[in-house]
Amino acid sequence: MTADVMPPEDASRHTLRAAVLGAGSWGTTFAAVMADAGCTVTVWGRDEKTCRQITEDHRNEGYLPGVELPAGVTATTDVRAALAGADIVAVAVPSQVARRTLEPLRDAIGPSTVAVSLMKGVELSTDRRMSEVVAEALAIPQDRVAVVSGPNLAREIARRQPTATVIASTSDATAQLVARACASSYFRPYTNRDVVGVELCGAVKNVIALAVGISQGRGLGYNTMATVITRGLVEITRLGLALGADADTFPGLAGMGDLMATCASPDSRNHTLGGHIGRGMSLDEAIAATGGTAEGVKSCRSVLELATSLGVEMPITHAVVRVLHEGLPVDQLAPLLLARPHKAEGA
Ligand SMILES: NC(=O)C1=CN([C@@H]2O[C@H](COP(=O)(O)OP(=O)(O)OC[C@H]3O[C@@H](n4cnc5c(N)ncnc54)[C@H](OP(=O)(O)O)[C@@H]3O)[C@@H](O)[C@H]2O)C=CC1
Ligand SMILES: O=C(CO)COP(=O)(O)O
Repeated sequence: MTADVMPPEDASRHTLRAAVLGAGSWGTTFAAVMADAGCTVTVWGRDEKTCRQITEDHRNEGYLPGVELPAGVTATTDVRAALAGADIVAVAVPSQVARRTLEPLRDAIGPSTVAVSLMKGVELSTDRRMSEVVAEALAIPQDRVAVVSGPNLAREIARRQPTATVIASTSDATAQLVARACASSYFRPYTNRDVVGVELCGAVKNVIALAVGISQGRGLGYNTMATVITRGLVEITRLGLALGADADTFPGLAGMGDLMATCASPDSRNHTLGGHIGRGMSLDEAIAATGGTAEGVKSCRSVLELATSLGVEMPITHAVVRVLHEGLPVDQLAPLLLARPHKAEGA
């Protein structure tokens, strides 16, 4: 297979050191993005063979087949070695294991190290957003945490296809540091102070992508897809506003942008997994057939719980929970959504 070469760009622009926790598709890709932006990057992974392949062969064939990584990316199974001297630590493990991955590392984080959540989920049992989990687990203030979210399918970015993203933080300085660490000719960050909105968009679009996948797996067409995406954005917005998010976030890159990418791309694990369910697989079969982390499978329950606690109606999310976790036959999903009482579009 021919490798897609990712040569370093202007490595002289700054000398930031970054660690990435998680050697999966997004962790490895974001490490490559930061290396291309001039950072020295060490990835932590739990698999020795993957780490050796990243460091010695500049590849991660298990997660990014055919991609050549920049020489500025190395990997180790020694998490403390990865974190040593890091200005930035980016976290790209599945959301549900983030807390237990980070808690033992409190004393390994420097006093001014900035933590970046690359994750798009909501923690089960606490209903916390990932930036909250990261800050709590590492015992650092929110102003040292940033979130990266947008239309950012790893496999496209690993091939240096252009895209933009949103870096959200309550601190402008933190957001700007992270933006500097990842800006390159193919990756354009925009900063945003609306952490709540940016994170919710990233987590809930996975649930909507599951619904789109299910409908496509049932053989339904573009009208259905557009309806689910559009009404999906309405329910994301409703929940976000109830949590104090900024209305401008939802039509932006982290909102509509990511929703479109995930609901349209065959590379999306959430979309793909939904397709398997729509075609009749059980949840376990669909998880195995998809591979990788499809965050919406678990986060749909925490999102629904959050919405219920706030009195926010999220019919698509509710229907996905019922199909995935409560045994609702998949062919009942559309009738369930369509039979709801009439309402005005803006209501
Ligand atoms: N892929 C993408 O396009 C994007 C993903 N994201 C988000 O990034 C996050 C990570 O996703 P992604 O990289 O795609 O996932 P992958 O499934 O590709 O990789 C997951 C990584 O986490 C590790 N991991 C799995 N379970 C555990 C565990 N129990 N403890 C510690 N490490 C574990 C895996 O290690 P091992 O290989 O040893 O199993 C692997 O390195 C998710 O929240 C996702 O929503 C956000 C934007 C884009
Ligand atoms: O978040 C993503 C793109 O921005 C990746 O989507 P999946 O997790 O569904 O692959």
